[in-house]
Amino acid sequence: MINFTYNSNAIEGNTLTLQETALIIKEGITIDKKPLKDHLEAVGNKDAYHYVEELVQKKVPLSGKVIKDIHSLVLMDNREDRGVYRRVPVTIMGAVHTPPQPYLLPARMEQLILKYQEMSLPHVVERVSQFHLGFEAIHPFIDGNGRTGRLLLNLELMKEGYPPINIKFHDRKRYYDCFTSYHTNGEDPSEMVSLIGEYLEEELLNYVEIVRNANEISKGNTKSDPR
Ligand SMILES: Nc1ncnc2c1ncn2[C@@H]1O[C@H](COP(=O)(O)OP(=O)(O)OP(=O)(O)O)[C@@H](O)[C@H]1O
Repeated sequence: MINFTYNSNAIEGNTLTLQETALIIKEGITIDKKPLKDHLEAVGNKDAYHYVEELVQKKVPLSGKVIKDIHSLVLMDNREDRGVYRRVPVTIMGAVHTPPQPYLLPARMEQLILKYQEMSLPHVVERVSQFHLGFEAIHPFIDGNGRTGRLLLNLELMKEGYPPINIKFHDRKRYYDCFTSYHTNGEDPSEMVSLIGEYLEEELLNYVEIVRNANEISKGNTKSDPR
């Protein structure tokens, strides 16, 4: 959760390091000379992550309410805009795509959710990739679309029994290129599918390694890495 919070917030310009994020979240310590906004974003993301875990446990289906509730926690530093669709047009910096006008948002979000629920694509990675691209294309909120979108991605992966993924700050150029590729290649999601698939594979291999080491330890073979 700390790693995810650090990376997801750093992608959006938060200046906290991984260690600073851990101090704020685990110890409740403030960091000298770092903006209050950065602290609130760390705490907001942590709260939203825990909420996502609750939704996973209860297997709550994706809905407009769930999306707004997650956004409301993410945007803890902005009372006015928390959990409400934007009332003004927005652009995405460096993007070829322009998100829809505000009056279209309720209908476009309803369509997105319905399309996702009825999607017949065989693998969850394909389904969540399509949803993530569609959600970010709509950009329903004035702020927090990137952070909320990555939490929704993990919500859906975890509900299907997969571990959450952690798109890294240092990989942000490739992540952004996936959106550009989608919008310039007739909404072809394959770049995003590859990115999310690779991240998921990395997480699954980590889990396999942990289980293997635990087995070794239980067999009394303490030479293995005791992680
Ligand atoms: N070309 C693109 N087309 C659509 N979405 C994109 C594109 N490039 C990036 N994105 C998505 O938009 C997010 C950033 O958009 P923006 O800077 O408007 O975010 P925001 O609404 O301020 O969200 P946050 O506060 O989480 O940064 C990225 O993290 C990514 O998910």
